[in-house]
Amino acid sequence: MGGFDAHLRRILGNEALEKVKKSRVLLVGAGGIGCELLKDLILMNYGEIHVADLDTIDLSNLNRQFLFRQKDIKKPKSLTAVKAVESFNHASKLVAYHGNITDANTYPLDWFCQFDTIFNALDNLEARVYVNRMALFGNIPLMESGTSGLNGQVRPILPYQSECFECTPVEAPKTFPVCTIRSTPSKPIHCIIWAKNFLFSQLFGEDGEQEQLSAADLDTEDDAEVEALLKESNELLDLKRLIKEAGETSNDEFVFSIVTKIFKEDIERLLRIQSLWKSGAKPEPLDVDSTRLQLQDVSSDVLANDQGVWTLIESLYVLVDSTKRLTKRWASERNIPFDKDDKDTLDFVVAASNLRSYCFHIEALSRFKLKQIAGNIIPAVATTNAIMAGLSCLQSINLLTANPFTQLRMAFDSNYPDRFVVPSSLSKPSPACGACSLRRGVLKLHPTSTLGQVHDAIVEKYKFPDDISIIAKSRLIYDDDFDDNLVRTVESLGIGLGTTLFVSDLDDDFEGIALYVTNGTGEGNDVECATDFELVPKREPATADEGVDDDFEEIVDDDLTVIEDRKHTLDASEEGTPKKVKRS
Ligand SMILES: Nc1ncnc2c1ncn2[C@@H]1O[C@H](COP(=O)(O)OP(=O)(O)OP(=O)(O)O)[C@@H](O)[C@H]1O
Ligand SMILES: [Zn+2]
Repeated sequence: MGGFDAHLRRILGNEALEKVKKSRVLLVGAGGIGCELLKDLILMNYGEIHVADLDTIDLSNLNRQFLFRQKDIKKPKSLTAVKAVESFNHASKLVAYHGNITDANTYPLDWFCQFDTIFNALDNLEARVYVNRMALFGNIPLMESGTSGLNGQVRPILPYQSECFECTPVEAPKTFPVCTIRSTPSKPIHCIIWAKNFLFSQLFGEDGEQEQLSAADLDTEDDAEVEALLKESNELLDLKRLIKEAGETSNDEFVFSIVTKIFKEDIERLLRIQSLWKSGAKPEPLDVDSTRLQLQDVSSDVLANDQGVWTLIESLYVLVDSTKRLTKRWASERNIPFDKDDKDTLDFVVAASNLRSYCFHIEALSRFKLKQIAGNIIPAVATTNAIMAGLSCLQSINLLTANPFTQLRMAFDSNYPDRFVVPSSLSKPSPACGACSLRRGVLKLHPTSTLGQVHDAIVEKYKFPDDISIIAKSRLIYDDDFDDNLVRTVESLGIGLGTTLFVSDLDDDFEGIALYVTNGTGEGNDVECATDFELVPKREPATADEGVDDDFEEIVDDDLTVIEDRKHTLDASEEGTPKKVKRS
């Protein structure tokens, strides 16, 4: 028996603890949040904890995935995590799976359905969406969590009762107008995007893949600016030719032709467009001749300087050096993608970005800092993972109460200095949600069942009007005017384990339904609709925001306020709306 029983009994009470001990839960992901969650779930005495992860352990995981050690590198995360907690003197039964959770053959819906609760500790959108759909099909509560640096959130999902993972749109990555990037940068990020997405890919990307800009792409009404930018692009194609011709030679001249065009002539051209510089400082073209003369004073040690900010001359030195390295490589590789861990590509982007920053009077950055931005690296913070995992686990207790919808709380990181997380009541599902506005269920069939049997079973079980349409794999396989398939077996129609059938009535009186196909268990060809629910009459077309209850809880719950200065409790009006950002 585990050693935590007495404490837990005092905290949770007899009834809740007994339920926890009987619960079988799935933990998806044994990374940063997953390791924390596994420990928490064990400390809570969950009866069975099944852990799935597709990955093996990397050196870079060790700083925060505390169940892993150096000797574990290259071993599967799930198996290693389960082994690591053996010494915890726990009572939970632990099962590990090394595999991809989205593999329907290995982990079909039936497999998901054995669990009382699913805990997500994932790092990507695709897997999160997949598990969300499985939770909807199986009507299984899902504790979704995610962190990004110091930000984090926990979102309990009660299928069809509360917002699902897909009810709120995922935040689109930040974008900038082309003219800001190309003509009037004002921040380091503008120069980094220019160096990485424009200059680098134009020069070292695949031949013929170069961006052909049209006036419409440029987001500016200024004719002179459009003309300048189009000319700049055409000339860049000429520079690409220089790189091709230079090939294996170590001649510096072609590099200075590139530098002169990009950091002198293009900027002089922009300066001639008066309208761009009415407000704000004018850029300064690079004095290539004089800076070139100073290059001899630069030591090659600069190439090893990761943390310091390179001077203008040092940046030019690294640009010349990395351009020569990349040009040599291009002769054989013919396409060099930017990779933050490829030193040649990183050096080029850091040097080019910083040189542009110097020309536009913008702060230059160290290679270390710039690598994080260019590589979209947000450092994972062990504490944030621990807090969010803890909240996810604590909140899961509310699933065992009589009315989880009112008891459960989401948790979001807060913008306030004296409070780390804020809670929020669950919102109702969005009627516009493509995932949960459809009722979802399980359809059990055999390869030899006919589509006619499927049709009859669905109409009978869900009391559909006779006129329905059935779509599988984006193909209409049945409707009133197209009944040829009724006599065919599902196997011959390509319907099998993991296929989703979308069913709707032709009069559009009811919301459509989605049925996940699993293998039938009974004798013969029987088709069984295994999930009970009633059809929902069609609602008025909804907007994306409709149904999302923004009336967040104004009072801070004790169990969610992890770091709170109680002497300075925020007034509800000060609190603002918790962020509803999904991370991928
Ligand atoms: N489809 C999937 N099936 C199973 N496990 C998955 C799937 N997708 C992602 N995972 C796992 O989810 C975990 C997420 O953990 P985490 O965010 O800490 O990522 P990481 O890869 O360990 O670290 P980082 O990305 O920060 O280097 C990873 O261990 C990853 O292997
Ligand atoms: Zn939804």
